[in-house]
Amino acid sequence: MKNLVLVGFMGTGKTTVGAALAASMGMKHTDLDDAIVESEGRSIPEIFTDQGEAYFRDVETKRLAQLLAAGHQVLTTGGGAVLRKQNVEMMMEHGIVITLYATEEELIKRLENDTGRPLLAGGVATRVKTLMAERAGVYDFAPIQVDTTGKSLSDIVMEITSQVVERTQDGEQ
Ligand SMILES: Nc1ncnc2c1ncn2[C@@H]1O[C@H](COP(=O)(O)OP(=O)(O)O)[C@@H](O)[C@H]1O
Ligand SMILES: O=C(O)C1=C[C@@H](OP(=O)(O)O)[C@@H](O)[C@H](O)C1
Ligand SMILES: [Mg+2]
Repeated sequence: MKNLVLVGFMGTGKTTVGAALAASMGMKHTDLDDAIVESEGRSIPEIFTDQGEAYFRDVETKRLAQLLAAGHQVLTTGGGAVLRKQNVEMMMEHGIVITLYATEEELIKRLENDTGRPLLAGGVATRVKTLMAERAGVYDFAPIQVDTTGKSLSDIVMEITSQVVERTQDGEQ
């Protein structure tokens, strides 16, 4: 089985769903942001403040390549990991990519009290709206697309699992 790679805008539930999906499929779960925090020894906001977004994106690409090469795991990415074409190509080559999405309203509700996402600093609702517009279409490349709005974790995991099984039976591995 290839890696299962979860992509999507901030707050769509990648990290939460990935852990539940991995547990239900008996696979290892690695979150790319967590792996970066561990190897850098600092939080995501600290990395952005100390060294800037460009530095974070370079580390993100390097760690993504290493984790994809390890294989057979559920890999949850950060919302900006698809912004580099090279990252998207690696994900498509080494994994089955699944996009999670949710309505703008739902994302604002989920993220309104968040302080761990530096790109939302200065006003969650405004930043979500601006970034969603800037990133329109960037998550559309994935063959599996799952709407998480108003759905429970177990329903989302079931929906992903059945779509992955369907694709695997169709000849993808
Ligand atoms: N299906 C869901 N319904 C309601 N809230 C959710 C759902 N999935 C995740 N959340 C909540 O949304 C927030 C962001 O989830 P997270 O897994 O960190 O998203 P991501 O990794 O995509 O940024 C968390 O507070 C999480 O508990
Ligand atoms: O969308 C983005 O650019 C980012 C999303 C975050 O991950 P989540 O999507 O898990 O919140 C994290 O990688 C960083 O704050 C940047
Ligand atoms: Mg996450």
